[in-house]
Amino acid sequence: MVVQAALRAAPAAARPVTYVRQRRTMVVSALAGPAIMVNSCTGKMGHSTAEAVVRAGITLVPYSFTGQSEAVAVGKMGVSGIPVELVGPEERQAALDHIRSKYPELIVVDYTLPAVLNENATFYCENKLPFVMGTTGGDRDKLLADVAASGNYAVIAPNMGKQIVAFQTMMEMMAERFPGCFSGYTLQVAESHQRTKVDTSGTAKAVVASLNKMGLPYGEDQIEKVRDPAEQASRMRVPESAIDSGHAFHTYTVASPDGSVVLEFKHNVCGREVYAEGTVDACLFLHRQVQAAAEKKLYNMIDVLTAGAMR
Ligand SMILES: NC(=O)C1=CN([C@@H]2O[C@H](COP(=O)(O)OP(=O)(O)OC[C@H]3O[C@@H](n4cnc5c(N)ncnc54)[C@H](OP(=O)(O)O)[C@@H]3O)[C@@H](O)[C@H]2O)C=CC1
Ligand SMILES: O=C(O)C1=N[C@H](C(=O)O)C[C@H](O)C1
Repeated sequence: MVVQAALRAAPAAARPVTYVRQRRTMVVSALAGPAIMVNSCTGKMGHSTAEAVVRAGITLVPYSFTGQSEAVAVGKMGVSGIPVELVGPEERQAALDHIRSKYPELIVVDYTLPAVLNENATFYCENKLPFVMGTTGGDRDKLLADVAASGNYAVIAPNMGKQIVAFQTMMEMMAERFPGCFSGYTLQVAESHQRTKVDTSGTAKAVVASLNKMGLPYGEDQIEKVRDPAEQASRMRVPESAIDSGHAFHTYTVASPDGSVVLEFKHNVCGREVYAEGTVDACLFLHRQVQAAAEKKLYNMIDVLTAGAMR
């Protein structure tokens, strides 16, 4: 991130070799096997996922689409010692054509922002690019409809962490097995994340949907978003080291009308690694589905977990 900030601050003439110049001189020879491109490596999740790709010994595509629009190529950043070229929106189509010729079994990961995920998904679908969408928020109904209409392969989930996905699955199974089991009870949900998180947690929304089926009427807009660092430390007990660098502390409290019965479901995560590792699993799963020309094309992380595809 520091590298990128320095590059961004540099005048255009001083920036590293542009993508276009590289494309003209590069000798292209296609690589077999999965290759993963992470958009955007400049973000917290993107960077952590790119590192997980390298750790897993999978080819990391040395390009990453970013949101910066002021230049054709906006610089380079290092991921585990690999220089990754940052490509701005205007050049991404040309860049993709080049990248695909070199990495025909390309899988794309999207960890960007709620405001751009629908547009990014459209771009991936138009290009028939299999993708794993970890970005939360945006218009979820449109996202699912667009992917389904395109016939493109994708894994879309608000949470890629295996253990949290297992918890989500358990809540959904409970809802199916015991619909209305909490009728008459009340629900309170608090989720705490680093203050840069703009949307309400997608994971909390998914769990609330299951709790709704258990007889707890509760709107997504009632979910309490805790973003104040002081409150995160004092009330939510988030360790200092995770307050800004990334955390997800969720508490769902279910209570009987007189308060004599209280159930508390809690999942607390510090850091990004658990999601990054799960994202790599999702990519490998999706790659297998594409290679097998699977009939089903749209998946979530419960599908990945159910397939036994998480390491
Ligand atoms: N599914 C899961 O398991 C998890 C999901 N998330 C979700 O992932 C998303 C990202 O989170 P996080 O990494 O913390 O956020 P960050 O703010 O750290 O990163 C977002 C990145 O998106 C980039 N960006 C903005 N616009 C575009 C664009 N048009 N194309 C490509 N890149 C773009 C920004 O780069 P720049 O400004 O340089 O352009 C920035 O680096 C959030 O929605 C979050 O909720 C987070 C954790 C786990
Ligand atoms: O932005 C985050 O940090 C996270 N986002 C996801 C969400 O919105 O649920 C997953 C996890 O909570 C971390």
